[in-house]
Amino acid sequence: MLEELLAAWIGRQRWFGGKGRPIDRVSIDSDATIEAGDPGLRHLVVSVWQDGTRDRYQVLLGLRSDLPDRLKHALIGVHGPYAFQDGPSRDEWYAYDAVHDHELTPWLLECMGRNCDWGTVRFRHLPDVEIDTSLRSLVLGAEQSNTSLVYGDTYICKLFRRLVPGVNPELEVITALAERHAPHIAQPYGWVETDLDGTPTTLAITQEFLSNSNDGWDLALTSVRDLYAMPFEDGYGEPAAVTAADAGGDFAGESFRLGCATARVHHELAAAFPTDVIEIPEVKRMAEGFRRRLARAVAEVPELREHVGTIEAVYHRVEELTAEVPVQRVHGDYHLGQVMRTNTDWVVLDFEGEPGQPLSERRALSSPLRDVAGMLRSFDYAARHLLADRPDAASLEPRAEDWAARNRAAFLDGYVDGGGAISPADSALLKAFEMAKAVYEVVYEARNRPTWVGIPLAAFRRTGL
Ligand SMILES: Nc1ncnc2c1ncn2[C@@H]1O[C@H](COP(=O)(O)OP(=O)(O)O)[C@@H](O)[C@H]1O
Ligand SMILES: O=P(O)(O)O[C@H]1O[C@H](CO)[C@@H](O[C@H]2O[C@H](CO)[C@@H](O)[C@H](O)[C@H]2O)[C@H](O)[C@H]1O
Repeated sequence: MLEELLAAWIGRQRWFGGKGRPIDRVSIDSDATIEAGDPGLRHLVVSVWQDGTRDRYQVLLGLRSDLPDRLKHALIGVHGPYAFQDGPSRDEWYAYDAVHDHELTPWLLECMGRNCDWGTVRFRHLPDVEIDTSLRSLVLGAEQSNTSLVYGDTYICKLFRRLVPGVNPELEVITALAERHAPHIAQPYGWVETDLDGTPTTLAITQEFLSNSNDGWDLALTSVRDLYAMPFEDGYGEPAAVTAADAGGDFAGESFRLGCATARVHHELAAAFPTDVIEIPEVKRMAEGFRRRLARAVAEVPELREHVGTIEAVYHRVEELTAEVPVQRVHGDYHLGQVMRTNTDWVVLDFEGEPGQPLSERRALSSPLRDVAGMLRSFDYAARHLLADRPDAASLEPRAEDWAARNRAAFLDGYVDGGGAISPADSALLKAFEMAKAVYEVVYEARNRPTWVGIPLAAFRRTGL
């Protein structure tokens, strides 16, 4: 039975979120035929039942009477008799993960281009865009919780694997910004949706693929690497006073431009979506929210406990704020891995908010300082990540400090230059957001990359982060 094949296969997939817990069963919630042929393509929404819990995933199911070698790695299993409506019928089909089949994946573009409805699955394109359906796809190497297909060097189609009911904030934001012809975003082309529990739910988004570009994290690390490679002595055997400004790969110009781009994106978000202000009594209550998250984090990662005093002191200053706080839609999980440097510009990706948070929280209005704080933390990460495992880490510490300080300052200068508002009165809130982000990172690293947990933890040991 197909359900049994899926149950044996899904637990081994990189994007499967319930690893480590046995799968009791898989059931098929919806099954839409997109192409009735050989190869054939079906879209499935499946429920995975584990220990009384249920999670939903989407699967693009390919069916072939004969499976070529290039698709063997994608095999789900041998499917019994199946007859496509108005299509081929066979006693035995090879069922496989169709994202890897470049003969089938053009159907996704084709259907978006034609605004098709197949069963409960709706394919849509944005008004005034032409979709080139002739391009061949490849699955992007860095497959994580989603699967991204790159078509030629033109489109990237991100398929959300684990489904939660609701419109994905990324789709909501980039379509609204594209409508305004906002700069610094990747042009959206189309999307796929269905209804889950009666709620329109995003299944996939297709947008411009930024070819010939690098993400900010890789670029920043190149700069840090260059700084750390500079000799400790000058040509006369004297200690060399190396600063981040001297490094050939100085990043401060890019950090400044990234700050400008960030301010511009915030400006566009404020124009495209409603804005509000948090009045003073509510501002005081923001500290309670920070504290609740801290308490949950300490319960999960006990190493945080020794830093609670430092963190609380920063949160306490939020209670003393005397000005209301403007709020708007923000990125929500802003860091160097979410920005790409193209030949001409910085582009911001992934307006999805923090993974793992409920949709309502990811869409909630917040202070743009939260994004600013996220990026400031990222400069700290970039500087410190390369210190791990180095025997000379202690002697490089001043360079790390200097690199982070230089790029953080350049980013802030760029943000203000680009029209972003940061007043001296904002410093307490900015620090609190930085603390809150570092607390989030400790939990994120403890769960996902335990060897990295020292990076955010070290932030609490330095005064003022
Ligand atoms: N529009 C795009 N153009 C080029 N590369 C992209 C684009 N969108 C994403 N990527 C690449 O895919 C990586 C992961 O994308 P992302 O959407 O941020 O996935 P995740 O949500 O899993 O972090 C990015 O770091 C980037 O390298
Ligand atoms: O990109 P995602 O939406 O999946 O964000 C999550 O993963 C990020 C790591 O990939 C994590 O970011 C943290 O590590 C980055 C370096 O890998 C660093 O640049 C960020 O500053 C740091 O927060 C992010 O927090 C998490 O939500």
